[in-house]
Amino acid sequence: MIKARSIVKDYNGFHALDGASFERDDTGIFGIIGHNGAGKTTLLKIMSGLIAPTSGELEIGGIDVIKNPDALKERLGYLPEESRLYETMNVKGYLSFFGEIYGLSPDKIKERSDTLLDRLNLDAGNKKLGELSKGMKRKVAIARSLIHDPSFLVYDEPTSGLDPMTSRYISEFLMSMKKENKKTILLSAHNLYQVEEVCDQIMILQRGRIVALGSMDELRDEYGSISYSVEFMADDVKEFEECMDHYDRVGDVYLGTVTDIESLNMLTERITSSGGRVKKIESHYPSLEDMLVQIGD
Ligand SMILES: Nc1ncnc2c1ncn2[C@@H]1O[C@H](COP(=O)(O)OP(=O)(O)OP(=O)(O)O)[C@@H](O)[C@H]1O
Repeated sequence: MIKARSIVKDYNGFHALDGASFERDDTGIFGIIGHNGAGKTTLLKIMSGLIAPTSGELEIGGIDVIKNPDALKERLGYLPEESRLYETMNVKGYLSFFGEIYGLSPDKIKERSDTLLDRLNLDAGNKKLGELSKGMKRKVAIARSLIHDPSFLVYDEPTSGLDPMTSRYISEFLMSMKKENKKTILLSAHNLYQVEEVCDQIMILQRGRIVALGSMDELRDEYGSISYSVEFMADDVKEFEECMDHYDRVGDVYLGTVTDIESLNMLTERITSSGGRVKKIESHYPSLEDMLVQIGD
């Protein structure tokens, strides 16, 4: 269970977090989104025990993270927004170095490194970290965060700046870890499509405050409304234009939008009764991007 109560973080009087309170089961993938400067990194660092809040209470899996941040370390895999890797080390040397810090035996380090590099599809040979591509470096940082097999992962922008293929690979990797290893994953991302796809729960932060929290379905219920687009042909659109929120014409075809099912039924009935023809109806669910735009910054 994650329990956060009235978390405030001030930087010289500026509220980076302004009383964040929430409770969640510590299972699944939990995404934190919000505009630049909303407080995502600050919240992730507090939840990792890396910085202390100015005030508030935080308990993760029975650990009081504020009073006893060190108790979380063994269970925590933290991926910062930008990881500084030791440029002159090779991948295996780097993972061994961190494995030793966590007190793993050489055999265990080898087993964990081999598994992780295989799962992440990362074969860097003997290249030095400074010679790797951005995507490979991100995978190394992810492997490092997992070397001690932690159960609680905090990932700040795991796929930022990566190409779509590598991002997709990492998304799938996160989903498989959740499923197979029952890990709890907390992540922040600007890639809203990725958040929609992988996260079970989503928090929207706005200027240090939580403005929404729930599953994608719950957020849609609260912030979005479904809309329907109707592609049709008709001789005289004036007869039913009041049924639509708006419409456009492209050649012989009209594209009308309505936002409730009654209007949709009325529109299709009037199109057909006036001799027109409905070609296609599509429903559109609001995306996280639509919601963020609606919430504003
Ligand atoms: N060490 C610091 N000293 C002063 N202000 C800080 C510090 N760290 C963060 N802030 C401020 O706190 C606010 C929240 O920053 P934070 O990095 O948590 O936002 P974010 O949502 O992660 O942003 P981004 O999406 O751009 O990474 C910002 O206004 C930032 O300037």
